[in-house]
Amino acid sequence: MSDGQTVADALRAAATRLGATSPTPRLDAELLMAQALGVSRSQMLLQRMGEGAPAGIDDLLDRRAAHEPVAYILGHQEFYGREFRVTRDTLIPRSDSEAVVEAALEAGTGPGRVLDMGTGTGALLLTLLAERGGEGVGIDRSAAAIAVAAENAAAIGLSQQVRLLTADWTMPGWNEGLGQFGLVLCNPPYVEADAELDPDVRDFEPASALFAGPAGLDDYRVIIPQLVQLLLPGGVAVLEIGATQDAAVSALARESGFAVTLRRDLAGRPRALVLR
Ligand SMILES: C[S@@+](CC[C@H](N)C(=O)[O-])C[C@H]1O[C@@H](n2cnc3c(N)ncnc32)[C@H](O)[C@@H]1O
Repeated sequence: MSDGQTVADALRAAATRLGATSPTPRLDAELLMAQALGVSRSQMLLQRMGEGAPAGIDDLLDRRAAHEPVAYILGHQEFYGREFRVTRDTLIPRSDSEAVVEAALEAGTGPGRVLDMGTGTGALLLTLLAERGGEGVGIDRSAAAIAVAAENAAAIGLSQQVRLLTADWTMPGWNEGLGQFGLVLCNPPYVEADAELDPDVRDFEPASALFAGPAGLDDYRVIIPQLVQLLLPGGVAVLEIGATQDAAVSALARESGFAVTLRRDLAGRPRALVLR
């Protein structure tokens, strides 16, 4: 605790410090300060401003200044209005991916089971089931990610509605015994192998959740032909895509016999494809 310093002073100093590495220094400083105080951000802003900087804040700021994402420091990230536990084994759910959930909710495939391929924290599957009911299966090749998804399912009260399995869609027979689904969601790795990423992403998020060959299309090439057998007649798949991948992924989907609709995110960028 710094002598004579209020939380407001400490916040200003922290935001200045993070200005060099973070695009959102004030927000990051508030979240980390609240974590160090053991209160919510709004409680801190309303009630704790007279206190000094809390013990432990310097360690948290050091981590953020070294580009570690706030979500990994806090251990959670909000997605579609719910908190999801995240670890270095899981991609941090992005607000961009809410377009996948929106598209799936609008697709209206009824109560048929849902499959989420590459579930990570379970954010897409668990949000969809929390919003519309039903049951689902989430798979990921990372057993550590599946363990995090199971924690999230329990926290949201959906453990009985989901099966979470370690499986790799590049392995023959990975879906044996899983049956068919009314809806398949997938936010696969889609970053080009030589893409220049922000250090927050490049140095901290799992490479296996990001990269998919020279054009970022390797996983779509494997997944899309499999959808033909994974979907029930009349079923729908919603795939997240990179902002420049609309034409290439749509072409792959048409080759497999699907009709394709593009979904844009709130900023107007291509973000998801709906395959029927
Ligand atoms: C882009 S992340 C998406 C995570 C989560 N669905 C989300 O939207 O936040 C891709 C996920 O696919 C998983 N994955 C990558 N290759 C896979 C494969 N061959 N089989 C199964 N899962 C895979 C990664 O471990 C990672 O969790």
